[in-house]
Amino acid sequence: MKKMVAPSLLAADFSNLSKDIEIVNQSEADWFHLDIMDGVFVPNISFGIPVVEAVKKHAQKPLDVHLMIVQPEKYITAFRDAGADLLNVHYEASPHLHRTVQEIHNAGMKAGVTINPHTPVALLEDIIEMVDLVLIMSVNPGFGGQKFIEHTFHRVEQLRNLINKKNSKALIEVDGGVSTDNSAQLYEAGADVLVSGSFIFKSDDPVQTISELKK
Ligand SMILES: O=C(CO)[C@H](O)[C@H](O)COP(=O)(O)O
Repeated sequence: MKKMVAPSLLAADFSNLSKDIEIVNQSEADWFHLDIMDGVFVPNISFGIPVVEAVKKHAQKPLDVHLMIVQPEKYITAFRDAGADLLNVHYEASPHLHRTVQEIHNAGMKAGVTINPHTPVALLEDIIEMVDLVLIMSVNPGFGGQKFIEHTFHRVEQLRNLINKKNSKALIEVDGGVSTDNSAQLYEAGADVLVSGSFIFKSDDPVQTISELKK
């Protein structure tokens, strides 16, 4: 497994975002994770395209953008132009997922598919060879600072088995309630990338916390 970390800016200080971006730049983090919420697909609104553009100006690492929005296919080129390197769309919001993944690739980005905690991993069987990443939500999406759902370990193992069976190159990413209480077990179950927000940005030393999450 790769043991990558993608700090979620949802937990950053929005009144001083460039300071937290610099912390991630200086750390061992691999990507920036940006959570886009529309108040329809999830019961919360976060930030949108202008903030992604602003982050891109300062970020020295790839932008992993997680769209928690309805009709994500409408905004593929807009997020590409804003600076997304990897675009994650929800399985549950994408009735034409195969086409949407193709369009993300055609726009020049890596394509990720995200599944909510109740969505069976097996539903990815016919798309897994096409995608660059699967994001398993380990909380119900919409808010930072929630409790990690323990059943996630089993879901990561199921996904690892599916990826191996299909000879897919997809990375496994996990998001929600991630901390050093579960990071080692997640990597052991087969995760490649861990997203973490509150645990990093509410800690006394975020750079050190990021290093600890990679162990
Ligand atoms: O996608 C998200 C919420 O929908 C956040 O990225 C996720 O919850 C990370 O926050 P935390 O580490 O604080 O749980």
